Amino acid sequence: MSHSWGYDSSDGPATWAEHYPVANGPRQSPVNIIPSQTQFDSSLKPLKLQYDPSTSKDIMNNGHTFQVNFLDESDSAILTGGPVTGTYRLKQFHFHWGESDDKGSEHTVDGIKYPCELHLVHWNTKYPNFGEAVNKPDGLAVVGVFLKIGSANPRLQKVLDSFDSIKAKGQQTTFLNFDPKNLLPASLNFWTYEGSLTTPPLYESVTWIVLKDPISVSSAQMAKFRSLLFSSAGEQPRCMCNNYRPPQPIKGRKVRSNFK
Ligand SMILES: CCCCCCc1ccc(S(N)(=O)=O)cc1
Ligand SMILES: [Zn+2]
Repeated sequence: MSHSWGYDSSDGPATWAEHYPVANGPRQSPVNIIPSQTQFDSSLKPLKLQYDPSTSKDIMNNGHTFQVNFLDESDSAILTGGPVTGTYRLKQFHFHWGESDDKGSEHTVDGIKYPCELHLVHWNTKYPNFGEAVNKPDGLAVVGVFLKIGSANPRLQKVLDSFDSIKAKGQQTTFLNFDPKNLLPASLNFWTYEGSLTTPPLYESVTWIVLKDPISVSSAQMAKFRSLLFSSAGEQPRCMCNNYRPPQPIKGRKVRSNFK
């Protein structure tokens, strides 16, 4: 039975090493990205994201975040190029956010926190399935997208409209024909480094691909994220927010960019 963890002082990031000692490992995520210390790598290929929108399945509240799950039995929503070799299949996307607009992202840039960060989770098809890939050093590729406060983002609307049906932990509902490409900024300029899952079990299995440009979200839309609950129906309601791990030590790792 996997140990229960959360984001409070009693079960949050500062306590995770007790049950998940890899929390103090050599390639933990997230990290603070310092652009002046990143290295342009001309050998990095353009990032290719090919998402067939018909592969979205459902949206669920898993008690830590909400996520949209995809059919991953075929190469219909894939990531190729960028820093990876081979083909990675989209499994799910989810978000991390704060209780206020001044924090919430996991990665930071020159110490700057964004109010929210989107993660598109892909697994390496050299392995038979996500469960086999999730703990391998080249098992996952996660695309991180920052959300910045600005005008309301109409492309988030379908996600926000589903929140009433997934307010509490364990609730899920059908979520068809959603194209995650619509959640990407115009530019696919990225930073990349070798890291980990940012939640337990914190496996060091992620090639991180963090997009430089944010997408917009309004303050009112962020307030809707905070209407979700960590708690199950019938329990004392606990606001789902501050579900982010702070930056971890870089431990000598190089962060590369595909742009100057
Ligand atoms: C044995 C099952 C492990 C499921 C791990 C699921 C997971 C996927 C992505 C991320 S994140 N925030 O690094 O993108 C965290 C956790
Ligand atoms: Zn995440």
